[in-house]
Amino acid sequence: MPQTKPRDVQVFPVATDTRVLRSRSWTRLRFEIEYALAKGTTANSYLIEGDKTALIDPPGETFTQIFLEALQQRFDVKKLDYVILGHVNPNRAATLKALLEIAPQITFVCSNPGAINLRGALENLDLPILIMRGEETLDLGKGHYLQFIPTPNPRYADHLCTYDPQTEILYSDKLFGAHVCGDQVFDEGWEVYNEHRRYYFDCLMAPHARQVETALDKLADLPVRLYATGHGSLVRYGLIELTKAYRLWSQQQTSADLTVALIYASAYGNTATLAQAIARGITKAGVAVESINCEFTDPDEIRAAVEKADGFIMGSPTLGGHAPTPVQTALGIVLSTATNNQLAGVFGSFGWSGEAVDLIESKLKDAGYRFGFDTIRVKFKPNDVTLQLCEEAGTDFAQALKKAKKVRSPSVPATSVEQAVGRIVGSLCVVTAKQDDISSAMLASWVSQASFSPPGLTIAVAKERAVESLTHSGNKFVLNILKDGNHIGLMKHFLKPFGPGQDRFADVAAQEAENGSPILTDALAYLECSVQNRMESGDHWLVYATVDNGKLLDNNGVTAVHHRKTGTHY
Ligand SMILES: Cc1cc2nc3c(=O)[nH]c(=O)nc-3n(C[C@H](O)[C@H](O)[C@H](O)COP(=O)(O)O)c2cc1C
Repeated sequence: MPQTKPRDVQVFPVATDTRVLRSRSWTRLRFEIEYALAKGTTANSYLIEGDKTALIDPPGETFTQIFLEALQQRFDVKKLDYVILGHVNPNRAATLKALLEIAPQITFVCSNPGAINLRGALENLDLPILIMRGEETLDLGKGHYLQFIPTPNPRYADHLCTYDPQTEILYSDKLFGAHVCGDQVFDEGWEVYNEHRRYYFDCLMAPHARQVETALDKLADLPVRLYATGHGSLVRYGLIELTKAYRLWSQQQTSADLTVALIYASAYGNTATLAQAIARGITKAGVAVESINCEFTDPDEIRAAVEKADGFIMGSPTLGGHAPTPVQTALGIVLSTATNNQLAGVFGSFGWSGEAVDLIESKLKDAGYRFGFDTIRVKFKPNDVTLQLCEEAGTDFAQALKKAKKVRSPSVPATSVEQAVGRIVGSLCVVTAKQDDISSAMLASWVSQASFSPPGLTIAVAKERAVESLTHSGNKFVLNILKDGNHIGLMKHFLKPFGPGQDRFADVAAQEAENGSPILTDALAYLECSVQNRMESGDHWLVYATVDNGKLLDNNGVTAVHHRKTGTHY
């Protein structure tokens, strides 16, 4: 079982004078939406040995010791000249301090915002730092004449890519990564990573797609043969396809009809984690997010984003009984800029009193804005349950916007083609899923057997469904096939709107399947399933799952079948 493997560091040569050191965590790292696929991750560092040596992106503190051991075995760390940082994560401070103890001569290399963060993280204002603004280069000798490309975004304002023309490697840090842990250093057979790479993009990149497009433009002219990513397998075989996909996925965001400005600040990362989950919920419903960390964003930019958005959501921690000053400034901008037909939302993490969220909520309510979800208050760090609530609140917000914008068109009779498509019938079923503390369900009729051996089926899940997040490869669920005659009650129950985080199984007769998901006791039959893979099919995911177990609960019943007038509705 991979989950029980201990953390380790995998070292591998990747090009002339160049090695990767992959610090591997096999289990889910943190309660952050980007790790929800629970496939572990790798923190990739790189060592380039020219006449001078450079270490790129050493890992966080849980790896400090084993990383340094792995490094020492291959290289005399005392001779290290440079440490290059694609972004500065305070979590790396322990490793950086340990490196400095062994090699006090190290010069750091990072972007200008990175230098500010680094001096703070290492509590040393005199740290030798080479600041890379875009024009500067660093010659390590032996042809490793490094170039640097600042690629900032609201989440990583200090993000910096490094390019080595000698090896044609782009050290892309957060760009092009995936949170998946394994033995594969490169991405041969890269299509197996499609789902992870897409999910990683959706969580980390989609909320700042505009900045991703700018980064892609800046990188477009470099002849690159390998993306040396910060996480997951290195991108060699699927490089062209992934680059094209990043362009396409970003364009889908920047050209969306509706946009939400998601404005927040976060001193310790908790409010930022909530923001990411809300953003994920919005983008999965097909509405774009312009993510704004107001600590690093100029007031004019905030104003412009609010002006062009269809809705805005504000998030803040409470510090010393107040909202941080950048949030107060942003609130002033919002109040003077947003019109009353823009939808509003408020969220934040707090410790004990939570005045910041109360203040923002009351000011927005007094100003007459309508809210797209009930204000979200989370004590300290979010967990799985609060993240699910945030994601569902984001989706509700997006759906409310879509509903408000929908121009009521006179009802047009269904075309002959639509009526014909409507003659495809499916069994009425309820998909139920429970993983740890989170659960969800959905009524499904686009269900079909797909294989005999192994027994398998497909279910089409709309991208914006809450249960979608529980139907990734490796996830388990139960397909409850409803019985003709008693299906109406269950159908009505699962069709009604549920609030964010609301328990869909309250007042429903259910028992637990072997895979942990609820079996509806009034169903005709049930199947316990494991998701094998899924295919993007327009506005749905087509989920292919194999059947592990199942039972007919009523020998005499027949399957409830859903007859439709047109193929444009379920
Ligand atoms: C210096 C400091 C002051 C704080 N003051 C308050 C406070 O007055 N009221 C409160 O509810 N929480 C307070 N907290 C707790 C934070 O709001 C809480 O840690 C929150 O998760 C921080 O969110 P963030 O990670 O997004 O910055 C304080 C925390 C610190 C470190």
